[in-house]
Amino acid sequence: MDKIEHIGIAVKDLEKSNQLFASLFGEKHYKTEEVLSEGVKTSFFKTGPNKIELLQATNPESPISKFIDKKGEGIHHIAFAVNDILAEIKRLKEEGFIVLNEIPKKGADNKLVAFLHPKSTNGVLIELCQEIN
Ligand SMILES: CC[C@@H](C(=O)O)C(=O)SCCNC(=O)CCNC(=O)[C@H](O)C(C)(C)COP(=O)(O)OP(=O)(O)OC[C@H]1O[C@@H](n2cnc3c(N)ncnc32)[C@H](O)[C@@H]1OP(=O)(O)O
Ligand SMILES: [Co+2]
Repeated sequence: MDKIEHIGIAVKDLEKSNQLFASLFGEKHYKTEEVLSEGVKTSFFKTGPNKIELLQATNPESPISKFIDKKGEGIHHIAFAVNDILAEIKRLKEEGFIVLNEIPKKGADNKLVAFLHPKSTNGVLIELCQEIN
């Protein structure tokens, strides 16, 4: 597993949060993208070498809706860059982690993604991200 690729933050209102985080970072988001399979609209910010992903739910079944209903807005997941997502999934399964999708799916920002259940990672939802060439 490589560097932190992004930190995902669940928000109720993407437009308002875009303004809030632009004030915080002193720079606007550089892209927005809807990911239908996850029921989310996202926006991305750069802060130095780091990347922050804001996520707003687009339907009540979205993981972001459920998360906000239970825990409120806030840090939703930490994503790590990997070179070979299939090899990482295999390794992590063998280590006993619960992989939520063994077949990587298309995420935002040109990535293949897979998730580890927070039950198996001390309550933190982990995303693996492989750049699509
Ligand atoms: C934009 C695409 C992509 C990218 O490219 O970056 C993304 O980031 S998409 C992000 C949204 N997608 C996902 O989160 C997919 C993976 N998540 C899931 O499959 C589910 O959310 C889940 C983790 C399996 C939970 O789903 P479910 O069991 O249906 O929800 P519950 O509400 O019943 O929660 C069960 C249990 O888990 C706790 N939980 C849920 N989400 C989180 C979280 N993000 N961090 C920590 N804990 C979480 C929840 O509180 C429940 O705990 P208990 O109440 O103690 O049982
Ligand atoms: Co993410």
